[in-house]
Amino acid sequence: MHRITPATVADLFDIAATRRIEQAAAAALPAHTLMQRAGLAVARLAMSIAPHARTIWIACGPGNNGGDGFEAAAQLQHRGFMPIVTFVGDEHRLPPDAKASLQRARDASVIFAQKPPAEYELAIDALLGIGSTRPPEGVMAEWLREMDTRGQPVLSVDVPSGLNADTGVLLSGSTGAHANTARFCVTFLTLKPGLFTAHGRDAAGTVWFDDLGVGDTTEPPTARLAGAPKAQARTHASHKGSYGDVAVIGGAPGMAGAALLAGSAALHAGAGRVFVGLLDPSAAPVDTARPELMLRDASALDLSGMTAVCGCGGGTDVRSVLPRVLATAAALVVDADALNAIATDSALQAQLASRARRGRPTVITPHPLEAARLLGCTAGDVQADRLAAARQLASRFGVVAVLKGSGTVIADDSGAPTVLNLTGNARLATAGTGDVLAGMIGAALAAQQPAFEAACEAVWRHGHIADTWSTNAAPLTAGTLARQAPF
Ligand SMILES: NC(=O)C1=CN([C@@H]2O[C@H](COP(=O)(O)OP(=O)(O)OC[C@H]3O[C@@H](n4cnc5c(N)ncnc54)[C@H](OP(=O)(O)O)[C@@H]3O)[C@@H](O)[C@H]2O)[C@@H](O)CC1
Ligand SMILES: Nc1ncnc2c1ncn2[C@@H]1O[C@H](COP(=O)(O)OP(=O)(O)O)[C@@H](O)[C@H]1O
Ligand SMILES: [K+]
Repeated sequence: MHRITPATVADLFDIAATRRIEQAAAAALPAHTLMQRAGLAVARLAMSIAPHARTIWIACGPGNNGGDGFEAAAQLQHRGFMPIVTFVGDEHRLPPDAKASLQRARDASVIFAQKPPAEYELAIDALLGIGSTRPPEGVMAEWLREMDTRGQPVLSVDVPSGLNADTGVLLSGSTGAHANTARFCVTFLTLKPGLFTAHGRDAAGTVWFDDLGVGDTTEPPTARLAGAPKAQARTHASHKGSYGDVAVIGGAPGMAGAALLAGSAALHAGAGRVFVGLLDPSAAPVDTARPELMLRDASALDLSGMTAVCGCGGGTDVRSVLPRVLATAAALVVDADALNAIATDSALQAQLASRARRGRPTVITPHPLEAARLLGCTAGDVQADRLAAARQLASRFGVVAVLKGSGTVIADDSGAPTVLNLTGNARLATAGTGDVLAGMIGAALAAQQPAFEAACEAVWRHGHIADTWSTNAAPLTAGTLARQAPF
């Protein structure tokens, strides 16, 4: 069993693949082996989370997820703990593995109760796993609410109940677990994408993985965790030309800040030279706080040898420069208002898609609403399947698509597994942090990194700054984030 961190490199598998892996493994092992191993893993993790627990409440559901819970109860009882099991379901309709584990719990003299214990130090959620098909209701919903609000740690078995393991959508329609409840999840056989995006990160908390001794699979992964980027050493015999030029195009009247933030991020992330082409004709000719940035009129920049970062604070004015930017930029990051302009203009969409045919690297960085505009759907539709939305954007426009938000998704149209990013947190939920990300990706492209790698690495680093930001430090504004951009 090991803990998943932002540094973890691992394949992710959807429910269908997990079912196939489970079937093949179960067929090769004596009956009930997998569930016994799963239950033991739950018990071990429970003991390490709450070593001094007097009472551990285990809520068991009607399928094999409940079976894992019965098995864990038996194991905890054998080790001198006091598990109290509540069961929702029909004993006679339990699957065979779960039925056997229920018997083992009874044989171990585990206490079964109708209601959750009045006091407990840890709750184990073994209500629903990957077989969850509809929103939990009635007693099940009540117990999940109780776990959410009681303030005691919660350990989810395999998947938090009600979470779609493919998409990270909570079937209960809840907005996520109570933020003050410590959450853990031990997941079996495969890591599932839904644990790491949308509501998955809140619902699962700290994720542990146990392959139940099954080892590697030949199933193709659904997605992957790419881990931490390697530090990029710079050779002595290099100069600013070695790291490329970034040109930020944006900053319509009243919105120069967004373009300057992207420029600052590109600069701190190591771009050789950074130009900021402002769309506001009355903008000041120099940013005295960052004199390294070369401020220009957007229409005066020759982008043919540059990486353009287009759209930050672009307003509606960015529309007029987009045809030239899409046609001439050697490499391109399309963000914010540039994405909104493209969403309403089929000619610009065709131009965006044509860049791939001309071998011009392009990364788009929508948040869910911008993605929805591009796909002609709602932000809710995008959030309902973030991986699918990112892949659709990547294939429709032949670009690398970075779908931002908790568990940022990075997809391209090469057929390579989509990447889910595990850095970042709600400290980034403040205006301008997206502009900083666009600038960081721009710097990586300017340094000639392949687009997919550039996007994955910049997204990881951007989130890592927020993850390692001291709670004692000043608030993490977009400006400070830009200055922390590492290279
Ligand atoms: N077999 C093995 O060796 C191993 C199995 N493993 C474990 O098995 C888990 C998968 O087990 P599973 O397939 O039985 O599905 P599970 O998640 O328990 O739920 C299915 C049941 O719930 C019901 N149900 C669904 N939604 C509901 C709702 N809202 N409210 C109420 N009921 C609802 C559904 O009923 P139905 O939809 O048919 O009416 C069905 O009865 C997996 O996540 C892992 O923990 C691991 O230990 C590895 C080894
Ligand atoms: N709760 C969160 N968890 C992880 N990352 C977040 C969260 N909220 C925001 N972010 C990140 O912050 C950035 C916000 O970008 P965006 O929505 O474009 O903001 P803006 O337009 O103000 O710059 C994205 O990189 C996004 O992934
Ligand atoms: K569960």
